[in-house]
Amino acid sequence: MPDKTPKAVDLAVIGSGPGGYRAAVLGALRGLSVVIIEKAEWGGCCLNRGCVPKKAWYHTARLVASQSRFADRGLEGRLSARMDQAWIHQRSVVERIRNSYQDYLHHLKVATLTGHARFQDSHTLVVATQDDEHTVAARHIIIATGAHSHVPAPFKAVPGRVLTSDMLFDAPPPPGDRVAMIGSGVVATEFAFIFSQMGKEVTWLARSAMLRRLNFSRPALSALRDALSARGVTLQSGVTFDSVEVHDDGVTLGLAGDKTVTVDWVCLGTGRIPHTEGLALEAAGVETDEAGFVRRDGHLRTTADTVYAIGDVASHWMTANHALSDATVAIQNILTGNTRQQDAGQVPVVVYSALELARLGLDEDTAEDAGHEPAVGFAAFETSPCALGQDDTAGFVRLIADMDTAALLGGEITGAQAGELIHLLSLAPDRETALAWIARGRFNHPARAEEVLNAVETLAGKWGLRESIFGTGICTRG
Ligand SMILES: Cc1cc2nc3c(=O)[nH]c(=O)nc-3n(C[C@H](O)[C@H](O)[C@H](O)COP(=O)(O)OP(=O)(O)OC[C@H]3O[C@@H](n4cnc5c(N)ncnc54)[C@H](O)[C@@H]3O)c2cc1C
Ligand SMILES: NC(=O)c1ccc[n+]([C@@H]2O[C@H](COP(=O)([O-])OP(=O)(O)OC[C@H]3O[C@@H](n4cnc5c(N)ncnc54)[C@H](O)[C@@H]3O)[C@@H](O)[C@H]2O)c1
Repeated sequence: MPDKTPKAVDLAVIGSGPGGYRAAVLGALRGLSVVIIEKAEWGGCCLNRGCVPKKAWYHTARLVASQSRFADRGLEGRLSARMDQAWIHQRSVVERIRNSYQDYLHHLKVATLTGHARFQDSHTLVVATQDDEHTVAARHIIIATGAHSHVPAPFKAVPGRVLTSDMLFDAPPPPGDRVAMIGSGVVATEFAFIFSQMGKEVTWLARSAMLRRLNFSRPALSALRDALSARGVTLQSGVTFDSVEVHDDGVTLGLAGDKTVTVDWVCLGTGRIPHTEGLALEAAGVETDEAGFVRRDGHLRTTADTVYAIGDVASHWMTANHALSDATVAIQNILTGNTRQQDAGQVPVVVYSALELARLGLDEDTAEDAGHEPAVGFAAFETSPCALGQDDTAGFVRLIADMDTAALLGGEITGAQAGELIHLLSLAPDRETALAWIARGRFNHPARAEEVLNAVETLAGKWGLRESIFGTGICTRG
């Protein structure tokens, strides 16, 4: 064991993705002695093969896409992106962030150990490093081991030809512009757009409809479909894959009905599987469910009292946002004896594609199912002074409130910067007072965020929620 690694700690964290990293940082900031163990690249999926490099590419894709509005503004010239250079660029971004993460852990005196962790019992981990095996005892252990790509038959991962999203970032992109994007979840919806703006000819094929799992409203999905098709990107859903033949010139996909599609390479966005291999969970009494996720209660505690599970390994949401929020909840519960329940539905979900879609909480249907009478507040960016000045007026804000209590039940924001604007909803002090909190807020003008305020005001005006939102001081004319 490296000299600085203690043999006994308050908290041991397995995995250094957003969940594990955040748990280690928060634990240390709040006075716990912490060790964090990572078997591969520090930073996990999110930093090395997920959110961070994807967001760098997404920005490039947005820049390229924005040129459709150049002429009206008197801008001249043509932008095109080179994917090989974009790959080098994301690498440098990732490396910079990885270094800063590691520096911060050292600054906080978090012990770091590179190796594969497994349970000996519910208080003890055995860590196999490159040269040795070490035992670490901990009062509490957090499992944050993430997930890995799912490759369904008849696909097989083949470097340079049939790539999972992990492989996309592990080696420079393969040559060839004809790309088949497989799947209709978040990965496929984001990369179909990104590839299209990087000069690829994208054939997008999937079994099911776009983003079926994520409860976005019909208007949001329809706005995204319109934005994608304006870029020439269309999903062919209802596709069954019979065969995949890799040959010298590319890949031929055999589809049901004797159809074939030949491309230079294929990218799979076909889901992720929780990563528990080699952890020896049974030695600690930690159970998994039928889908392989670690079982946990509302406090994020596993079936072993001293062990918590956070992020992709335990949550079907599988977003960094959920992993980060889980870390906050787990650390709070470790320090206070399980006082905080996780409410995963209130964590924002964001899709970065031809349009950004962001949402949290309940939609109208789930609100009704939960016994609420939902009221909808709406504002569109088409009249936003900021959006008009940016020539980027697609999208809207939709807020779902409870007619009786004016509590904010959920919200959806579609359009440029939706992933930033959703913070106005997720940061509100509580659901009950969120609308009044926004109505009292101080806004910059002109800004896209003003449309959130406008949506709150439509709830006040149209649905008779004036008093709950504005408080006293309402003038009632007879
Ligand atoms: C292409 C792509 C784009 C994405 N974009 C976004 C986005 O924009 N926004 C968003 O919110 N989410 C995004 N996600 C999802 C996000 O990356 C994950 O939800 C997030 O990384 C999960 O974090 P985690 O901490 O649970 O696990 P991970 O980030 O997967 O980290 C787990 C770590 O544990 C380590 N580990 C596993 N087993 C052991 C062991 N036995 N011993 C030691 N270490 C171990 C692994 O090596 C890994 O480093 C994206 C995912 C993909 C694939
Ligand atoms: N912005 C974000 O927050 C973000 C971005 C990317 C990924 N992620 C997360 O990463 C995880 C993985 O994303 P994803 O899009 O790969 O998964 P997903 O579960 O969202 O979608 C999986 C897709 O694969 C298809 N599929 C599964 N098995 C198949 C089979 N046998 N044949 C044909 N198609 C099949 C499904 O129909 C679906 O379209 C998700 O949980 C997602 O939340 C989040």
